[in-house]
Amino acid sequence: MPLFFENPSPRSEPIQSICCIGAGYVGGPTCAVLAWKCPNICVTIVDISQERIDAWNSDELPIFEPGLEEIVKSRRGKNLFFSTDIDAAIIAADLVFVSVNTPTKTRGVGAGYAADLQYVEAATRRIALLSTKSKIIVEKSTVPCRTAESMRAILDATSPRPGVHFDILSNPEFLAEGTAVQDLLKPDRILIGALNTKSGKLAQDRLANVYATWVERSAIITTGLWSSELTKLAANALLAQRISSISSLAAICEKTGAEIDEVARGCGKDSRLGPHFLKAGLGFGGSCFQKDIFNLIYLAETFSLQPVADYWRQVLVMNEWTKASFSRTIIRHMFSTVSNKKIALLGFAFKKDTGDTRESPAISIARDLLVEGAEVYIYDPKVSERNMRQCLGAFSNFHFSSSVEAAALNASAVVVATDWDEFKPSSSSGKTAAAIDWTSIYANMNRPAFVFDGRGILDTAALQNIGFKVHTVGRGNLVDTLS
Ligand SMILES: NC(=O)c1ccc[n+]([C@@H]2O[C@H](COP(=O)([O-])OP(=O)(O)OC[C@H]3O[C@@H](n4cnc5c(N)ncnc54)[C@H](O)[C@@H]3O)[C@@H](O)[C@H]2O)c1
Ligand SMILES: O=c1ccn([C@@H]2O[C@H](COP(=O)(O)OP(=O)(O)O[C@H]3O[C@H](CO)[C@@H](O)[C@H](O)[C@H]3O)[C@@H](O)[C@H]2O)c(=O)[nH]1
Repeated sequence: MPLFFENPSPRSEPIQSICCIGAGYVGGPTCAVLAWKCPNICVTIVDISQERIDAWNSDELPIFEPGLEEIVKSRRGKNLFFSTDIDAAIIAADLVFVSVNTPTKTRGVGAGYAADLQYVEAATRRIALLSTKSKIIVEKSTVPCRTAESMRAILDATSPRPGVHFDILSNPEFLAEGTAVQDLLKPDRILIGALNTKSGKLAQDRLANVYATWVERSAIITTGLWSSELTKLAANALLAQRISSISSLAAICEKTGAEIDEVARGCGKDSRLGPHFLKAGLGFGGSCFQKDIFNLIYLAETFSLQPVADYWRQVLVMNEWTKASFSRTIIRHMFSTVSNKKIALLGFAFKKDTGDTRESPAISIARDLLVEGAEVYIYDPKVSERNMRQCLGAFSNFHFSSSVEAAALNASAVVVATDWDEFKPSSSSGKTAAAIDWTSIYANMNRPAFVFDGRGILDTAALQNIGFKVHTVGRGNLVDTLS
């Protein structure tokens, strides 16, 4: 195991200048909120993508997050800057967040499982090459356990200037998309991992002081470097495991007449279990859960912990089965053929309040239906047709709709794939916006008119009263209706 040398000239003054490498879903919101809360710190978010930086500097931000636009616009040009001049931002910074993407490798050793660390390495090399003063380097990206060791080796081997020293911290991000701003303003915890050295502890304190501007000290947890790196993977694995658990129970509900929301409520009242993350649906999507579990599986296999790897793999197996099973249910109930039938797919984002479609369950559902020859019309309030086309690739024979009504006109079925509030009955959405007029939708659909509620957000009884044949995930109600 390589030795981690003490930084011989640690510094303790407050952080004044921050560079964030990576202007994505994490770098953008995280550092915009930081700039908003710390007006005395100059924050520059840099990226290699000119298109992304231009968007951050425009009226149309590259990502949709409730509350983010106001924050960005209030600080942009004051102490918050978006730039492609990566070198200048690195040189000026006291602290650098590395917030680049860490996707699953698609080729070579560990393909399909290991994290692709090429972007982390490129950013680290750039920091080493350009730094003219000592800096704190912060792993913000989700990385395999002991990545800081590789970063240390790269920094030590490539930094050309004597007297320039780096302290590496792990500060994983726990925000969820769609609630990023709230999560950042009031995080459950801030985790800062450091080496147990004098300079490591000093660096940890300096970053903690930045967060303490708006986060209670009791929520700022300091740990060792490796624990912090692993905690990020562990938290995501545990959350995803809970969704696979509820998906498996939903499948049993569909066969037995039990209702998954009632089961979840009954279980969630147990204070040892808690009520969160028990909503059954189409399994988990998003850029993180699957990737991070693959990462954990790879880590386990690297250490020959095969039962451990198999245990976590099953969480992913269950998730894939959940999506495929929902598609099969649609086809089975529509008399085992959807060929040439118009089907409205409501929602394409992986969850509500984001335009992000990475690993969205809607992609699998759309593909399954298109393969069967259905005429799929997709509507999503925040996802562009271009984005849908990129996601569906070869399956480009879908139709883009600009409203629920247009998607459902003359359709044989409506499928709800994302839990957008605008799809919910007005009483449960908590919004004043007009709810969907299902009576009018029904009047303009083929008979029998089916609704497949993949998110369990609709009023099943009300829809059945109108005349719809309804299948809600985790309920055996269509079987009851048809029998
Ligand atoms: N998306 C989330 O909600 C979320 C939450 C917590 C943690 N994370 C983790 O944070 C990391 C970033 O995720 P994301 O969703 O923001 O990814 P993203 O793809 O949206 O953004 C990453 C950005 O980094 C840029 N980049 C890559 N290499 C670069 C380089 N050398 N120099 C400058 N810019 C470079 C890319 O162009 C891209 O814009 C990942 O490790 C992810 O697992 C994501
Ligand atoms: O009860 C639930 C909760 C979530 N989901 C689904 O699970 C997926 C993930 O949802 P969520 O965790 O809310 O969003 P993410 O933005 O993927 O956030 C997760 O992944 C991030 C990236 O690592 C972490 O920072 C967050 O803490 C972690 O919640 C989505 O498809 C949701 O629809 C359910 O089906 N049922």
